[in-house]
Amino acid sequence: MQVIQVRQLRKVFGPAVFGPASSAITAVDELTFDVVPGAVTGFLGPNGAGKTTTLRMILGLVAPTSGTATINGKRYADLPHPSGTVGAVLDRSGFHPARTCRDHLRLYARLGGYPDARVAEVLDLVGATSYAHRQARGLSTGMRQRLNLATALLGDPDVLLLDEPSNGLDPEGIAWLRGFLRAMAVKGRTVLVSSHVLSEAEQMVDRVVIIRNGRLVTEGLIADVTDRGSLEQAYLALTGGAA
Ligand SMILES: Nc1ncnc2c1ncn2[C@@H]1O[C@H](COP(=O)(O)OP(=O)(O)OP(=O)(O)O)[C@@H](O)[C@H]1O
Repeated sequence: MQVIQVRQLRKVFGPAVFGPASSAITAVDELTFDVVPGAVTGFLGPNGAGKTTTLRMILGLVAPTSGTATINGKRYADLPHPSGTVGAVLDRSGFHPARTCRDHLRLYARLGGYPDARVAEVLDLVGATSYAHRQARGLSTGMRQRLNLATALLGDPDVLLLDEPSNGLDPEGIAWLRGFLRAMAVKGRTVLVSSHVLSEAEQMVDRVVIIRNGRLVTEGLIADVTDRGSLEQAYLALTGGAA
């Protein structure tokens, strides 16, 4: 079963009401790809390629200009239990500065209808138990990343969508993330991770969907796409040398 299906997805921003028509930006352009369960899929492309806009359309946060994005055959808004189906980390700023990690998670557990006991479980899953008592304002970027991930995991979702999850992580954190995502995939979960750092993504993913200027460049198993070279070499060859 193809859990995430993106079909001819397109997003044009603008033009501004009084601006010239040329100010319209085509962020995503006739994009079609699948994300399958049991694998970590890297959603790759340079800055401004349209990765975040695509993830936001999959999550129903941005309305497509045309095309569809579905999860288990349904648009996100039509899923019966959205937070129990999809866990997403899109930005890193959703914390009240004075709230502790544990209280932040308790609040989101309550909002999602999950038992309080789930808070300790997700703290443990992401390795954040030791700083659960600390206020969000004092957390490092890597600690915030883990807390975001813990929040996304509250509903034990089958699908994980993570936008640049290795941003701000130290090498130890990146190694941990790699192991964590791998374990999720082994359990049959569907994992889509965006990144513009190809060397890092290469270590972390089984499949890739590469986009540029909002359009699909290629998708497939990383071994097939790279054909024994590095992902960076394959990417440069596929995009005519423009990274
Ligand atoms: N709300 C918006 N209004 C206008 N343009 C936007 C908006 N959101 C994104 N864009 C534009 O759409 C294009 C794609 O942006 P997007 O953030 O999806 O790229 P990205 O691949 O996630 O980039 P990065 O790796 O830098 O995060 C860019 O040209 C961006 O400026």
